[in-house]
Amino acid sequence: MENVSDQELRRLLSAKGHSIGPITNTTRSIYQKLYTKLLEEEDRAIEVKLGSPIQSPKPDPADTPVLRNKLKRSPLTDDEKLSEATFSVPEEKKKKGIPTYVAPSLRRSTIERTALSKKLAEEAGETNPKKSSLRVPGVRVTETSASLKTKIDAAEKAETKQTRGLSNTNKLNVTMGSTPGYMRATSSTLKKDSKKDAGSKKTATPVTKRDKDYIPKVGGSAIRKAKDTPSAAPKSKGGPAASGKKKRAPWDVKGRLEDVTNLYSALKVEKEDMEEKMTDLEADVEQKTEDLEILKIENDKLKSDLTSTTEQLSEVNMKCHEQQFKLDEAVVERNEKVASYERVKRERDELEEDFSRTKSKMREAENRADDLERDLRRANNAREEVEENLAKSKKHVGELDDKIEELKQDIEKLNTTIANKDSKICEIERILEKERGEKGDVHNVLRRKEEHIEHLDSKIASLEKTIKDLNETVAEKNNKIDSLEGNLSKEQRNHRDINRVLSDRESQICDLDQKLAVCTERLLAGEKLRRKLHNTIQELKGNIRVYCRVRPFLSSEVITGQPTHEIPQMDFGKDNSNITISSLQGEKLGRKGELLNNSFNFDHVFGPRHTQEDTFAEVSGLVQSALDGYNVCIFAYGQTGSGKTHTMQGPIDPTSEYRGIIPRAMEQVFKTGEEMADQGWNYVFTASFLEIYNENLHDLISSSDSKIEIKLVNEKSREVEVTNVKSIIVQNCYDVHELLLKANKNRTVAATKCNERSSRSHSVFRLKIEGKNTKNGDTCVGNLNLVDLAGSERVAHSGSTGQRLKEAQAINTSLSELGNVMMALQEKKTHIPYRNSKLTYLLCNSLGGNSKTLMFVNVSPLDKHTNESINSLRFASKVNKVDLGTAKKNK
Ligand SMILES: Nc1ncnc2c1ncn2[C@@H]1O[C@H](COP(=O)(O)OP(=O)(O)OP(=O)(O)O)[C@@H](O)[C@H]1O
Repeated sequence: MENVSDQELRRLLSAKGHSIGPITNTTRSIYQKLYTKLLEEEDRAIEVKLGSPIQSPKPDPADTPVLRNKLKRSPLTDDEKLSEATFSVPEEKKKKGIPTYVAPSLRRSTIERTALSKKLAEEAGETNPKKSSLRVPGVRVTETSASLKTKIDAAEKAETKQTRGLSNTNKLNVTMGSTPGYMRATSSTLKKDSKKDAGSKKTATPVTKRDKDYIPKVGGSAIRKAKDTPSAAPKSKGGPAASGKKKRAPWDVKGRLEDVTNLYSALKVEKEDMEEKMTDLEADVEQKTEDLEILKIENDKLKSDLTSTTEQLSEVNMKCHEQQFKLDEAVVERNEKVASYERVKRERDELEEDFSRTKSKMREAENRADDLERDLRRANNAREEVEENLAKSKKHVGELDDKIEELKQDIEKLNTTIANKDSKICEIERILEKERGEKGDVHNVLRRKEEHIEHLDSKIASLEKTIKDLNETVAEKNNKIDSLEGNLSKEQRNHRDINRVLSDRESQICDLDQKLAVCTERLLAGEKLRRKLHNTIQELKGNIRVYCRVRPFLSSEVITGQPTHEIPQMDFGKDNSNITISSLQGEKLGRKGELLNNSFNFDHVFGPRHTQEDTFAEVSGLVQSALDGYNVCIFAYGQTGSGKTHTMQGPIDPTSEYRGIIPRAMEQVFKTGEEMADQGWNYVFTASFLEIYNENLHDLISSSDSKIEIKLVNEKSREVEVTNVKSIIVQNCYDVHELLLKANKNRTVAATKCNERSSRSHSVFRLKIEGKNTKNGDTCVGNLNLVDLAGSERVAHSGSTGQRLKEAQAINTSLSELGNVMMALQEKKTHIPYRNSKLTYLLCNSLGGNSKTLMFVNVSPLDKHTNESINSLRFASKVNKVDLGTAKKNK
């Protein structure tokens, strides 16, 4: 349907009786759907009627069910039916590109078919009357060649009889003019029928023709003429009565009788034909009724289709509304975006304005800077001017000095003049005295002279004052210049000193840097050497070491007054490497047993007096090894209550002097990490805490229920990965304290007869140490495993039953597997059964090969535990014999 143009779609739907509105993008698909649906229904109708499915689903828009139903009524031969099933594409449709199928006979309209059949019938009649029974597809031809033949034969017979009658005497006096009324009536009826049939599109039937040919068939010539020359048949129209060709003599009774007989037989044939026609008409009516039914059904279907299409249309309308709504929203959004764009633009403009303002301010500042520079230049010029003025002033002072000298000379001159004048005055006074009274004006002159002298005196005084002031100013300026010059030279001296000191310092720094580089190199080399030596010492001590630790009596275990540190049945050697434990052997009812001394040697034996600090001092070397990139495993083995947890963990309080190996080891790693930072080492410490209970792993620092599994990551290095376990990066002792508190809460503890809070599980504290040296690029990865094993006592002794018994069995199994691994390592077997228990599998890379292992065998001081203690010590001494080979550093 995609190829159908809008115009074509409109035309096709209109052909189906649908009036359609404007075709838009939205409505086009609906119209196309509607049209496709109509075509599908028509196909179905065709399939039903033809009784076989149509191969191609493409319908012909020109085809209609009504037309097909009409066509179906036509009796078809087998060949025609075959041709009906043949599909072809008409040329005009091919040109238009409309995909369709064509059933030509089905599509041919009734009119076309009738016209065709008429033509064929006429052709057949003209060329060969005997072929008038030729069947045209879809055309009902009522006369067959057999019936025509019968009629012709009958006519010939009648002619023969007529001829015979003519030779005989006229027995019957029948004239054509006296043809009975019914005969005439029949003849006229036939004529009417003939006319009617000729007007009808279905009336190319030989019935009319036959009527035309037979009714006038009174004489054999007429019949022969009809038979031999069919074109002559219309000439006999109207029959013998109308044509008046042959008139029998009134005496020709026989002839008349024959005519009547012929007429009778012709009427009989006609009657049969009429009956046949009637039957056809009835069938036609029936078919029409059926068509009407089908049309009604189709009408109903179309109505329902119309309803569904209307619904679809309303849905489409709804969708259109929705789309419109969305469009509106989009428009609003777009407007908002435009507004925001405008806002952003405005802001941008404002920013640009700000920017330009800032730029102009910058320019102003630059201008100001230029001004200041200019001012500075001016100031310098002014300074130079001042200096020049100063020089000028000095010069002026010199000039003034000269003037003062001149004035002094003038004064002296004036004084001499005054003296002269005085003498003159005296003379004049004498003269005046002489002439006093004579000349009064002389007094005035004198007074004026005196006034002039006074004036000159005041002038001299003011000049002297000015000179004095100028002298003072010059002196002041000179002082200032002197002090400034002094300061300047002082500053210059200082500057020179500072420069000297600075260059000294720089050369010193250079020297120090060189020395520092040498020192750092030496330090790194020394650190490497230290590690190597440390490792050598550790190797010399043995990569698997066993320490024995006997705890003191607890206050609840001693009888008042008894010392807690004295254990009668035990003896500790002087070199802290031996323990002898005496036990009674063969003691039975009524018979005293023998006292046997069981002596054991270990790498170190800690007695009841040894403190936690003493114990850790012997362990810290291994902790350092872990920091240096080795796998280290320290585990505590012993019966319940022997002091394993005390040794490994101790009280949770981080300040307690009884804190155990875990907190102390962590303190050491953090401290060393800080110290090593100076040498370029950066460490990351990642901790996890696991528990193995009844051969199941539990995370002690996470409440997650996810199943924890051990996976072997590297077969060669036996590196294992524990899935679904929480790892926390710890940076200080506070982090570790939090972690231990959490783990302590989660740890599975159960009361047994042996110990009030006996741990029935193994706990494994793991610390991964990753180090990287930023100075030389060295890296190292170490693992520190600190394991507190569950009680090793025999099940029978614990008196456990049920769940407790199961727990004890799981513990015993895992511990015996630990023993088996140790034994296999000792015997240097190719297969070490690490996987036999969760404990050995988890610790597989810390037991043997690339690892350093330390086992604490914890022993109870109680006499009643002697046998269990001896068992533990035996197991430990077996382990002590194991040679793990040389440990390798992880990089
Ligand atoms: N060296 C010691 N000095 C003083 N007290 C100790 C020493 N060793 C153990 N204790 C005390 O003995 C008791 C039992 O010790 P601990 O709980 O460590 O035994 P355990 O072997 O870990 O037992 P369990 O197998 O049930 O965990 C504790 O109260 C602990 O404080």
